[in-house]
Amino acid sequence: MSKIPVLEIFGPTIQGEGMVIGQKTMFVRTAGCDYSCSWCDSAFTWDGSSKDSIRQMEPDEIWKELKELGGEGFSFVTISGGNPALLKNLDGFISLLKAERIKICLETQGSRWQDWFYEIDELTISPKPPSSGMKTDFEMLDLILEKLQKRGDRDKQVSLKIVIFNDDDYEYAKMVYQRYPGIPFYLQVGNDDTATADDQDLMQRLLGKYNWLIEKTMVDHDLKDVKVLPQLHTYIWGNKRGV
Ligand SMILES: C[S@@+](CC[C@H](N)C(=O)[O-])C[C@H]1O[C@@H](n2cnc3c(N)ncnc32)[C@H](O)[C@@H]1O
Ligand SMILES: Nc1nc2[nH]cc(C(=O)O)c2c(=O)[nH]1
Ligand code: SF4
Ligand SMILES: [Mg+2]
Repeated sequence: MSKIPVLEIFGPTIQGEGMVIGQKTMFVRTAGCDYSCSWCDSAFTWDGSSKDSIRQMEPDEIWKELKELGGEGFSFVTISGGNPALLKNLDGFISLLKAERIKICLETQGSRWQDWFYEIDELTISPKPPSSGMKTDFEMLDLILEKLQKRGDRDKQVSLKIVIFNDDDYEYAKMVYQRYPGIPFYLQVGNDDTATADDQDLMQRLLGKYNWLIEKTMVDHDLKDVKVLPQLHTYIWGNKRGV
């Protein structure tokens, strides 16, 4: 028995962030995080507020639910959290997805290594800038990126994605960019109001922040090979959960 703590299974929807933005995908969100970012838009995975909704599930139970929701209509599954990299036993679920010929995306912050990282098709590592209140373990991040770069599997991608709320975050992102040359690099607009239900107001604010981040990056000669992205799903569904 190798049960996984699951908080949400949803989709199909679009991947709203990062290197495969727009990709049709199912989502599996695991419970638990070793961080507690001040602005976490998924704090319910670790702050105890949804602990009664956590389900301990076997890989085949998760797969069954994905098929019930998505039928034959998907080929991508994104695993997020919380921090799915806390779960050593996620390897069983990953093997199942591979056997079903599903491409696997995974979101993690780069604080833990798991050997099953080698099996992930699109691995997004999202180190946390100062505004999060977290401190990056650069030794761990070095180790993770070194291992992944050494594997040399051209079918598998890894990228860095940094959420930006202010100038300090931007400087942090530059430092990370310079430390890991050659890794596809993304800047993402930070959502500083993850509670509002006023989608129109949120979209206006986020567009303003996107504009700010674009203008800043475009005149910056240090950040050359970089992609600047919004969280696309927030433009469509605001702060709604399970989309
Ligand atoms: C909820 S986290 C889960 C995966 C993992 N714990 C991580 O942080 O990478 C998924 C992505 O959402 C981003 N994120 C969380 N809160 C956000 C916010 N308020 N605005 C923009 N992005 C946010 C994180 O930086 C991460 O890239
Ligand atoms: N549509 C959609 N795209 C996403 N990309 C990353 C997400 C996450 O919470 O990890 C996320 C999410 O929650 N929904
Ligand atoms: S690392 Fe990810 S899930 Fe954990 S608190 Fe930060 S944004 Fe939220
Ligand atoms: Mg999210």
